[in-house]
Amino acid sequence: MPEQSGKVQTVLGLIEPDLLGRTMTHEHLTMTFECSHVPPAPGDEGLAAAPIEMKHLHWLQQNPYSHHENLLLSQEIEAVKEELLCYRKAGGGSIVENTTTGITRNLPVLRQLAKETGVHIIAGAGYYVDVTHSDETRKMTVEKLTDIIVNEVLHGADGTDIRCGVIGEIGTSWPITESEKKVLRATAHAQTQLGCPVIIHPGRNKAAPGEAIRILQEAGGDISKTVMSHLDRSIYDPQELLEFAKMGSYLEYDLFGTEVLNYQFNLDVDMLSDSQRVQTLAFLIREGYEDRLLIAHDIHTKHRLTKYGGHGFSHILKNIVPKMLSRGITQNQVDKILIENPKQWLTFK
Ligand SMILES: CC(=O)NCCS(=O)(=O)O
Repeated sequence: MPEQSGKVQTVLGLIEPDLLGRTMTHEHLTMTFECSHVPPAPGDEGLAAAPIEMKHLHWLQQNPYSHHENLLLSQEIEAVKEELLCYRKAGGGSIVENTTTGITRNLPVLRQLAKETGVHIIAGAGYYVDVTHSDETRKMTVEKLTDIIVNEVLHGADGTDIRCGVIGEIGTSWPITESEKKVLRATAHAQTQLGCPVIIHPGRNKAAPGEAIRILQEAGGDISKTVMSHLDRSIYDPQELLEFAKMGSYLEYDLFGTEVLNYQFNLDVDMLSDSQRVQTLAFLIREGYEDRLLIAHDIHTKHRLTKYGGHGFSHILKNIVPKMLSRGITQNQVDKILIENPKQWLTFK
Protein backbone atom coordinates (compact mmCIF):
# COMPACT_ATOMS: atom_id res chain seq x y z
CA MET A 1 0.00 0.00 0.00
CA PRO A 2 1.58 3.37 -0.98
CA GLU A 3 2.39 5.82 1.83
CA GLN A 4 -0.22 8.16 0.30
CA SER A 5 -3.07 5.86 1.34
CA GLY A 6 -5.62 7.70 3.51
CA LYS A 7 -3.83 11.05 2.97
CA VAL A 8 -3.92 14.02 0.60
CA GLN A 9 -0.68 14.81 -1.24
CA THR A 10 0.15 18.53 -1.46
CA VAL A 11 3.22 20.19 -2.97
CA LEU A 12 4.59 20.45 0.59
CA GLY A 13 3.96 16.79 1.40
CA LEU A 14 1.23 14.52 2.75
CA ILE A 15 -1.51 15.96 4.98
CA GLU A 16 -4.52 14.66 6.86
CA PRO A 17 -7.66 15.12 4.70
CA ASP A 18 -9.42 17.08 7.48
CA LEU A 19 -6.88 19.89 7.06
CA LEU A 20 -8.05 20.75 3.54
CA GLY A 21 -10.99 22.99 4.47
CA ARG A 22 -12.84 24.77 1.68
CA THR A 23 -11.30 23.61 -1.60
CA MET A 24 -11.45 24.89 -5.17
CA THR A 25 -10.93 21.72 -7.18
CA HIS A 26 -9.98 23.32 -10.51
CA GLU A 27 -7.68 26.34 -10.67
CA HIS A 28 -4.38 27.39 -12.25
CA LEU A 29 -1.88 29.57 -10.41
CA THR A 30 0.78 29.69 -13.09
CA MET A 31 0.47 28.46 -16.68
CA THR A 32 0.58 29.51 -20.32
CA PHE A 33 -2.30 29.06 -22.75
CA GLU A 34 -0.81 30.06 -26.10
CA CYS A 35 -1.91 26.67 -27.48
CA SER A 36 -5.48 28.00 -27.40
CA HIS A 37 -4.98 31.39 -29.04
CA VAL A 38 -7.97 32.47 -31.14
CA PRO A 39 -7.18 35.01 -33.90
CA PRO A 40 -8.98 38.34 -33.24
CA ALA A 41 -11.94 39.34 -35.42
CA PRO A 42 -10.99 41.52 -38.39
CA GLY A 43 -10.50 45.06 -37.10
CA ASP A 44 -9.66 43.92 -33.54
CA GLU A 45 -5.94 43.28 -34.17
CA GLY A 46 -4.99 46.55 -32.44
CA LEU A 47 -6.97 45.67 -29.31
CA ALA A 48 -5.42 42.21 -29.29
CA ALA A 49 -1.90 43.65 -29.27
CA ALA A 50 -2.54 46.58 -26.88
CA PRO A 51 -1.50 46.46 -23.22
CA ILE A 52 -4.31 45.48 -20.84
CA GLU A 53 -6.14 48.69 -19.91
CA MET A 54 -9.41 49.57 -18.16
CA LYS A 55 -10.97 50.95 -21.35
CA HIS A 56 -10.45 47.61 -23.12
CA LEU A 57 -11.70 45.46 -20.26
CA HIS A 58 -15.08 44.57 -21.74
CA TRP A 59 -13.49 43.58 -25.03
CA LEU A 60 -10.93 41.47 -23.15
CA GLN A 61 -13.60 39.77 -21.05
CA GLN A 62 -15.50 38.82 -24.21
CA ASN A 63 -12.40 37.91 -26.26
CA PRO A 64 -9.97 36.56 -23.67
CA TYR A 65 -8.25 34.09 -25.98
CA SER A 66 -7.42 36.65 -28.69
CA HIS A 67 -5.02 38.66 -26.51
CA HIS A 68 -1.54 37.10 -26.38
CA GLU A 69 -0.44 38.68 -23.14
CA ASN A 70 -3.67 37.62 -21.43
CA LEU A 71 -2.68 33.98 -22.03
CA LEU A 72 0.47 34.30 -19.89
CA LEU A 73 -0.77 33.78 -16.34
CA SER A 74 2.80 32.62 -15.58
CA GLN A 75 3.84 36.30 -15.49
CA GLU A 76 1.61 37.08 -12.49
CA ILE A 77 3.12 35.18 -9.56
CA GLU A 78 3.08 38.20 -7.23
CA ALA A 79 -0.56 39.03 -8.07
CA VAL A 80 -1.53 35.39 -7.59
CA LYS A 81 0.20 35.35 -4.21
CA GLU A 82 -1.86 38.39 -3.12
CA GLU A 83 -4.99 36.63 -4.36
CA LEU A 84 -4.18 33.51 -2.36
CA LEU A 85 -3.73 35.56 0.80
CA CYS A 86 -7.21 37.06 0.18
CA TYR A 87 -8.58 33.58 -0.52
CA ARG A 88 -7.36 32.44 2.91
CA LYS A 89 -8.90 35.50 4.57
CA ALA A 90 -12.19 34.70 2.83
CA GLY A 91 -12.15 31.22 4.39
CA GLY A 92 -10.40 29.21 1.67
CA GLY A 93 -8.13 26.35 2.65
CA SER A 94 -6.94 24.49 -0.44
CA ILE A 95 -6.62 24.69 -4.20
CA VAL A 96 -6.15 21.94 -6.77
CA GLU A 97 -3.76 23.32 -9.40
CA ASN A 98 -4.65 21.56 -12.63
CA THR A 99 -1.69 22.55 -14.82
CA THR A 100 -0.25 19.50 -16.59
CA THR A 101 2.51 18.92 -19.15
CA GLY A 102 1.86 21.10 -22.22
CA ILE A 103 0.70 24.30 -20.49
CA THR A 104 3.86 25.06 -18.49
CA ARG A 105 3.47 23.44 -15.10
CA ASN A 106 5.83 25.11 -12.60
CA LEU A 107 6.10 23.05 -9.43
CA PRO A 108 8.78 25.13 -7.67
CA VAL A 109 6.50 28.18 -7.96
CA LEU A 110 3.58 26.19 -6.56
CA ARG A 111 5.71 25.10 -3.61
CA GLN A 112 6.83 28.69 -3.00
CA LEU A 113 3.21 29.94 -3.14
CA ALA A 114 2.08 27.24 -0.71
CA LYS A 115 4.85 28.19 1.75
CA GLU A 116 4.21 31.92 1.49
CA THR A 117 0.42 31.84 1.72
CA GLY A 118 -0.47 28.82 3.85
CA VAL A 119 -2.93 27.60 1.18
CA HIS A 120 -2.65 23.84 0.60
CA ILE A 121 -1.85 23.34 -3.08
CA ILE A 122 -2.33 19.99 -4.82
CA ALA A 123 -0.52 19.68 -8.18
CA GLY A 124 -1.60 17.74 -11.27
CA ALA A 125 0.23 14.90 -13.07
CA GLY A 126 -0.09 13.90 -16.73
CA TYR A 127 -0.74 15.65 -20.03
CA TYR A 128 -2.95 18.41 -21.47
CA VAL A 129 -4.68 18.21 -24.92
CA ASP A 130 -3.19 16.71 -28.08
CA VAL A 131 -2.00 19.99 -29.66
CA THR A 132 0.46 20.30 -26.78
CA HIS A 133 1.77 16.69 -26.98
CA SER A 134 5.40 16.52 -28.11
CA ASP A 135 6.48 14.06 -30.84
CA GLU A 136 8.14 12.07 -28.07
CA THR A 137 4.88 11.89 -26.10
CA ARG A 138 2.92 10.80 -29.17
CA LYS A 139 5.32 7.90 -29.75
CA MET A 140 5.10 6.58 -26.18
CA THR A 141 3.32 3.36 -25.34
CA VAL A 142 0.55 3.30 -22.74
CA GLU A 143 3.01 1.50 -20.42
CA LYS A 144 5.62 4.25 -20.77
CA LEU A 145 3.02 6.98 -20.20
CA THR A 146 1.77 5.08 -17.14
CA ASP A 147 5.31 4.91 -15.71
CA ILE A 148 5.79 8.65 -16.17
CA ILE A 149 2.48 9.53 -14.50
CA VAL A 150 3.09 7.12 -11.59
CA ASN A 151 6.55 8.61 -11.12
CA GLU A 152 5.12 12.16 -11.02
CA VAL A 153 2.90 11.08 -8.13
CA LEU A 154 5.31 8.83 -6.22
CA HIS A 155 8.63 10.65 -6.70
CA GLY A 156 8.17 14.09 -8.25
CA ALA A 157 7.67 15.73 -11.64
CA ASP A 158 9.68 17.87 -14.08
CA GLY A 159 13.03 16.90 -12.52
CA THR A 160 11.97 18.03 -9.02
CA ASP A 161 11.12 16.09 -5.87
CA ILE A 162 7.71 17.81 -5.77
CA ARG A 163 4.98 15.19 -6.01
CA CYS A 164 1.62 15.54 -7.72
CA GLY A 165 -1.51 14.75 -5.72
CA VAL A 166 -3.97 14.22 -8.57
CA ILE A 167 -3.75 13.01 -12.17
CA GLY A 168 -5.03 15.82 -14.40
CA GLU A 169 -6.39 17.85 -15.80
CA ILE A 170 -5.95 15.23 -18.48
CA GLY A 171 -6.73 17.03 -21.73
CA THR A 172 -8.99 15.63 -24.41
CA SER A 173 -10.22 17.23 -27.64
CA TRP A 174 -13.26 16.37 -29.73
CA PRO A 175 -13.05 13.90 -31.31
CA ILE A 176 -10.60 12.36 -28.83
CA THR A 177 -7.29 11.76 -30.65
CA GLU A 178 -5.26 8.54 -30.60
CA SER A 179 -2.56 10.15 -28.48
CA GLU A 180 -5.19 11.38 -25.97
CA LYS A 181 -6.74 7.89 -25.81
CA LYS A 182 -3.33 6.47 -24.84
CA VAL A 183 -2.98 9.10 -22.12
CA LEU A 184 -6.49 8.29 -20.83
CA ARG A 185 -5.63 4.57 -20.66
CA ALA A 186 -2.34 5.36 -18.92
CA THR A 187 -4.28 7.52 -16.46
CA ALA A 188 -6.60 4.63 -15.64
CA HIS A 189 -3.65 2.23 -15.21
CA ALA A 190 -1.80 4.69 -12.96
CA GLN A 191 -4.96 5.26 -10.91
CA THR A 192 -5.34 1.50 -10.44
CA GLN A 193 -1.80 1.29 -9.03
CA LEU A 194 -2.05 4.40 -6.86
CA GLY A 195 -5.70 4.71 -5.77
CA CYS A 196 -5.43 8.40 -6.54
CA PRO A 197 -7.85 11.13 -7.69
CA VAL A 198 -8.21 11.83 -11.43
CA ILE A 199 -9.62 14.90 -13.23
CA ILE A 200 -10.52 15.14 -16.93
CA HIS A 201 -10.83 18.10 -19.32
CA PRO A 202 -13.43 17.03 -21.93
CA GLY A 203 -13.52 18.12 -25.57
CA ARG A 204 -16.04 20.81 -26.45
CA ASN A 205 -18.96 18.62 -27.42
CA LYS A 206 -21.84 17.21 -25.39
CA ALA A 207 -20.72 13.65 -26.19
CA ALA A 208 -17.15 14.27 -25.00
CA PRO A 209 -17.54 13.73 -21.21
CA GLY A 210 -19.27 10.37 -21.68
CA GLU A 211 -16.73 9.16 -24.23
CA ALA A 212 -13.77 10.03 -21.97
CA ILE A 213 -15.38 8.20 -19.04
CA ARG A 214 -16.04 5.12 -21.21
CA ILE A 215 -12.36 4.95 -22.23
CA LEU A 216 -11.24 5.24 -18.60
CA GLN A 217 -13.78 2.63 -17.50
CA GLU A 218 -12.69 0.13 -20.17
CA ALA A 219 -9.07 0.59 -19.04
CA GLY A 220 -10.02 -0.19 -15.42
CA GLY A 221 -10.22 3.38 -14.04
CA ASP A 222 -12.15 4.14 -10.85
CA ILE A 223 -14.90 6.45 -12.10
CA SER A 224 -16.14 7.15 -8.56
CA LYS A 225 -12.76 8.83 -7.94
CA THR A 226 -12.75 10.78 -11.22
CA VAL A 227 -13.89 14.36 -11.82
CA MET A 228 -15.43 15.52 -15.10
CA SER A 229 -14.54 19.19 -15.49
CA HIS A 230 -16.14 22.04 -17.44
CA LEU A 231 -19.72 20.76 -17.48
CA ASP A 232 -20.71 24.47 -17.64
CA ARG A 233 -19.86 24.45 -21.35
CA SER A 234 -20.45 20.80 -22.17
CA ILE A 235 -23.91 19.38 -21.34
CA TYR A 236 -27.01 21.60 -20.99
CA ASP A 237 -30.03 19.47 -21.61
CA PRO A 238 -31.25 18.33 -18.15
CA GLN A 239 -32.03 14.78 -19.31
CA GLU A 240 -28.65 14.42 -21.02
CA LEU A 241 -26.99 15.77 -17.88
CA LEU A 242 -28.76 13.16 -15.73
CA GLU A 243 -27.75 10.42 -18.18
CA PHE A 244 -24.13 11.51 -17.84
CA ALA A 245 -24.41 11.82 -14.04
CA LYS A 246 -25.46 8.16 -13.87
CA MET A 247 -21.98 7.18 -15.08
CA GLY A 248 -20.79 7.98 -11.56
CA SER A 249 -18.03 10.59 -11.86
CA TYR A 250 -17.88 13.81 -9.85
CA LEU A 251 -19.68 16.61 -11.71
CA GLU A 252 -17.65 19.81 -11.76
CA TYR A 253 -18.95 23.33 -12.49
CA ASP A 254 -15.64 25.12 -12.65
CA LEU A 255 -16.10 28.21 -14.77
CA PHE A 256 -17.73 30.36 -12.05
CA GLY A 257 -16.99 34.00 -12.83
CA THR A 258 -17.01 33.47 -16.60
CA GLU A 259 -19.91 35.41 -18.12
CA VAL A 260 -19.59 35.61 -21.91
CA LEU A 261 -22.03 36.21 -24.74
CA ASN A 262 -19.96 34.22 -27.24
CA TYR A 263 -17.82 31.31 -26.06
CA GLN A 264 -14.82 31.79 -28.32
CA PHE A 265 -13.87 28.09 -28.48
CA ASN A 266 -17.30 26.99 -29.72
CA LEU A 267 -19.75 29.61 -30.95
CA ASP A 268 -22.61 27.06 -30.85
CA VAL A 269 -22.37 27.01 -27.06
CA ASP A 270 -24.39 29.37 -24.88
CA MET A 271 -22.08 29.44 -21.86
CA LEU A 272 -23.94 29.24 -18.55
CA SER A 273 -24.03 32.39 -16.43
CA ASP A 274 -23.25 32.21 -12.71
CA SER A 275 -27.00 32.29 -11.92
CA GLN A 276 -27.57 29.36 -14.27
CA ARG A 277 -24.66 27.48 -12.68
CA VAL A 278 -26.30 27.88 -9.28
CA GLN A 279 -29.67 26.75 -10.73
CA THR A 280 -27.97 23.68 -12.22
CA LEU A 281 -26.35 22.81 -8.88
CA ALA A 282 -29.76 23.11 -7.19
CA PHE A 283 -31.27 20.85 -9.90
CA LEU A 284 -28.56 18.19 -9.44
CA ILE A 285 -29.01 18.32 -5.66
CA ARG A 286 -32.77 17.75 -6.06
CA GLU A 287 -31.94 14.78 -8.29
CA GLY A 288 -29.79 13.23 -5.55
CA TYR A 289 -26.27 14.19 -6.67
CA GLU A 290 -25.13 16.40 -3.77
CA ASP A 291 -22.30 13.96 -2.95
CA ARG A 292 -20.93 14.28 -6.49
CA LEU A 293 -20.75 18.06 -6.99
CA LEU A 294 -17.59 20.19 -7.07
CA ILE A 295 -17.09 23.85 -7.99
CA ALA A 296 -14.23 26.20 -8.94
CA HIS A 297 -13.32 29.16 -11.17
CA ASP A 298 -10.66 27.56 -13.44
CA ILE A 299 -8.72 30.83 -13.58
CA HIS A 300 -6.29 30.40 -16.48
CA THR A 301 -5.85 33.90 -17.94
CA LYS A 302 -4.75 37.24 -16.52
CA HIS A 303 -8.03 39.08 -16.97
CA ARG A 304 -9.78 37.01 -14.31
CA LEU A 305 -7.38 38.18 -11.59
CA THR A 306 -8.57 41.10 -9.46
CA LYS A 307 -5.41 42.96 -10.56
CA TYR A 308 -7.00 43.18 -14.02
CA GLY A 309 -10.57 43.87 -12.90
CA GLY A 310 -11.51 40.21 -12.69
CA HIS A 311 -13.39 38.24 -10.02
CA GLY A 312 -10.34 36.51 -8.49
CA PHE A 313 -10.03 33.28 -6.53
CA SER A 314 -12.44 34.38 -3.75
CA HIS A 315 -15.49 34.95 -5.98
CA ILE A 316 -17.16 31.66 -5.05
CA LEU A 317 -16.63 32.16 -1.32
CA LYS A 318 -17.67 35.82 -1.32
CA ASN A 319 -20.44 35.93 -3.93
CA ILE A 320 -21.56 32.49 -5.07
CA VAL A 321 -22.05 30.89 -1.65
CA PRO A 322 -24.53 33.63 -0.56
CA LYS A 323 -26.33 33.18 -3.89
CA MET A 324 -26.51 29.40 -3.37
CA LEU A 325 -27.98 29.92 0.10
CA SER A 326 -30.53 32.41 -1.24
CA ARG A 327 -31.66 29.87 -3.84
CA GLY A 328 -32.51 27.11 -1.40
CA ILE A 329 -29.21 25.25 -1.21
CA THR A 330 -28.58 24.59 2.49
CA GLN A 331 -25.40 25.39 4.42
CA ASN A 332 -24.90 21.66 4.89
CA GLN A 333 -25.05 21.14 1.11
CA VAL A 334 -22.67 24.06 0.50
CA ASP A 335 -20.22 22.47 2.95
CA LYS A 336 -20.51 19.18 1.14
CA ILE A 337 -19.64 20.81 -2.19
CA LEU A 338 -16.78 22.89 -0.83
CA ILE A 339 -15.33 20.67 1.92
CA GLU A 340 -16.59 17.10 2.12
CA ASN A 341 -16.71 16.15 -1.58
CA PRO A 342 -13.21 17.55 -2.34
CA LYS A 343 -11.90 15.73 0.73
CA GLN A 344 -13.39 12.40 -0.37
CA TRP A 345 -12.07 12.85 -3.90
CA LEU A 346 -8.55 13.95 -2.95
CA THR A 347 -7.88 11.26 -0.34
CA PHE A 348 -5.83 8.37 -1.75
CA LYS A 349 -7.51 4.97 -1.32
C1 LIG B 1 -7.05 25.65 -18.89
C2 LIG B 1 -8.28 25.07 -19.45
O1 LIG B 1 -8.28 24.01 -20.00
N1 LIG B 1 -9.38 25.76 -19.32
C3 LIG B 1 -10.60 25.30 -19.89
C4 LIG B 1 -11.20 26.30 -20.70
S1 LIG B 1 -12.61 25.73 -21.46
O2 LIG B 1 -13.20 26.89 -22.09
O3 LIG B 1 -13.54 25.18 -20.47
O4 LIG B 1 -12.28 24.68 -22.40
